[in-house]
Amino acid sequence: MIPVLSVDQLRFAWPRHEAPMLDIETLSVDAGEAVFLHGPSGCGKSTLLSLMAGVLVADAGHAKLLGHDWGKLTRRQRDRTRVAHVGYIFQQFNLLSYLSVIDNVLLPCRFSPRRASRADGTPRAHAEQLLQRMGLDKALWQRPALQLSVGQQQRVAAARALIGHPELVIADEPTSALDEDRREAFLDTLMSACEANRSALVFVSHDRRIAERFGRHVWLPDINRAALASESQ
Ligand SMILES: Nc1ncnc2c1ncn2[C@@H]1O[C@H](COP(=O)(O)OP(=O)(O)OP(=O)(O)O)[C@@H](O)[C@H]1O
Repeated sequence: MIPVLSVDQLRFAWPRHEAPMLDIETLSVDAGEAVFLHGPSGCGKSTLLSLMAGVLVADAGHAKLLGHDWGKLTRRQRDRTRVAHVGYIFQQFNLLSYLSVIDNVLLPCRFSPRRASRADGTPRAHAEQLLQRMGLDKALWQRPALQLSVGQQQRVAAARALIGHPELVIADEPTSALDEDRREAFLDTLMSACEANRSALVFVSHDRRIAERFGRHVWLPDINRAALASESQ
């Protein structure tokens, strides 16, 4: 079976940086797997997530989604592939501030007929279901995203990532602004939605309490200090 995500001999350096930022021999994530990715600040976790989602392209080696090599696609093809198959909760959320909460959640279905066709019921019904499960009061749904608190925006970003059941869900420190109760409810919703749909989940966090909820842990070292990503099951 083709993994949802596979990384092979991947190297990446930011422009004007001589040494590679990332140098990963191999990493593969199957459908239904939930992976906790952790490592020291600045080691390249967010960079790796961007490579996994085709936002960035590797300098050498391969990052593949469902067997398709991101490096062989044009920027336009990458954008289309990402919206069709990947739900991405960015560290800075990347909500469109002038759009309403519900329209932000609906965006992947607007850009991808595939995401729209995979929604539970209509896209709007699925958006409403996810916002409810994320504990966002109905009174907020028509408000512009910029009027929400940081923790509320984080939950809108998660609902947008989950709508239309993408094969891969990427979450970059998605609970940093949530209190303990909200964090647990958020994780319950995110993980049960991924499990129910057999979406692969790659989750980055510095929070060790969250690590316990994941069956698979991948440690990304700072390669100035160590050579390769190691893994502890
Ligand atoms: N757009 C960019 N241009 C140049 N360098 C960048 C860019 N984005 C990140 N970097 C550099 O790449 C390195 C890794 O950054 P990245 O955000 O991937 O680390 P991280 O492990 O996610 O960090 P943290 O845990 O603090 O969020 C850092 O040294 C950072 O300065």
